[in-house]
Amino acid sequence: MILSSMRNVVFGYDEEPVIDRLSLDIEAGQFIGITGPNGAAKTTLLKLMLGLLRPWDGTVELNGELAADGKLNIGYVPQQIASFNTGFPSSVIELVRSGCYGRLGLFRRFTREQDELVERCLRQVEMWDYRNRRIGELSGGQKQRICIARALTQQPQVLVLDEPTTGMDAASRTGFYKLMRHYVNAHGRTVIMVTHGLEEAGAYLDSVISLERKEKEGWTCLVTNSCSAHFGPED
Ligand SMILES: Nc1ncnc2c1ncn2[C@@H]1O[C@H](COP(=O)(O)OP(=O)(O)OP(=O)(O)O)[C@@H](O)[C@H]1O
Repeated sequence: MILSSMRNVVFGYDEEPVIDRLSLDIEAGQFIGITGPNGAAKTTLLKLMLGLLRPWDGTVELNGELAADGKLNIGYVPQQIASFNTGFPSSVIELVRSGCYGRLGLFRRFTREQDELVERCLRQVEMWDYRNRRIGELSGGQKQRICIARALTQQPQVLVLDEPTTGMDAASRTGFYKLMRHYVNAHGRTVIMVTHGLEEAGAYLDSVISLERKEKEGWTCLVTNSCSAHFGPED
């Protein structure tokens, strides 16, 4: 099943486009990497896919609907979100519970179902045993897992992570990729991750979208495995 489909998408922030006539299909139920050097428009591509940016031209569809209509439930963990300082005044479980606030009723009480959901999300990222720790006491990798647990409380169909392993050591990065692989396999959900570390992450991914610069031709986009994409007008 195609989850996201971009056709002839053009987008820029100023006068020049940073994405120029990109067409791309993404399959549901996969662990997908987006890679490329700094400034290759990886984050921009993510935001277009999510409907957070509107293309100048072309179309972006999610689950067969225009992305800007916002019908798909997406968990988005932006870049550097896990950089809480050591004095961050919250415990792990409080932060993850705050992901449910939008769903609380008039009296803002947690139901047993919500408590169970929070526990499930913390277990999914293997952080349940840390639930009473202060956020500031955690390592970078642990903070990232907590941010993901918080996003999972929305039970998203798609989890989108922008450079989630920044600041993690090699063992934590591998542990993180395994965890996400298991999440995709066990729940049939889609995870899209911007990463610089393809040599490490590649073994865990189903598909890779590589944004690369070609001499004279500007940016180009290569997609390996089951995704397909190209720059340039549709045939
Ligand atoms: N809000 C903005 N306003 C103006 N230009 C922007 C904005 N955001 C990004 N850009 C420019 O668009 C281009 C693509 O940026 P983007 O952040 O998508 O790249 P990236 O591949 O995610 O980079 P990085 O790996 O450094 O995070 C860059 O040239 C960047 O300077």
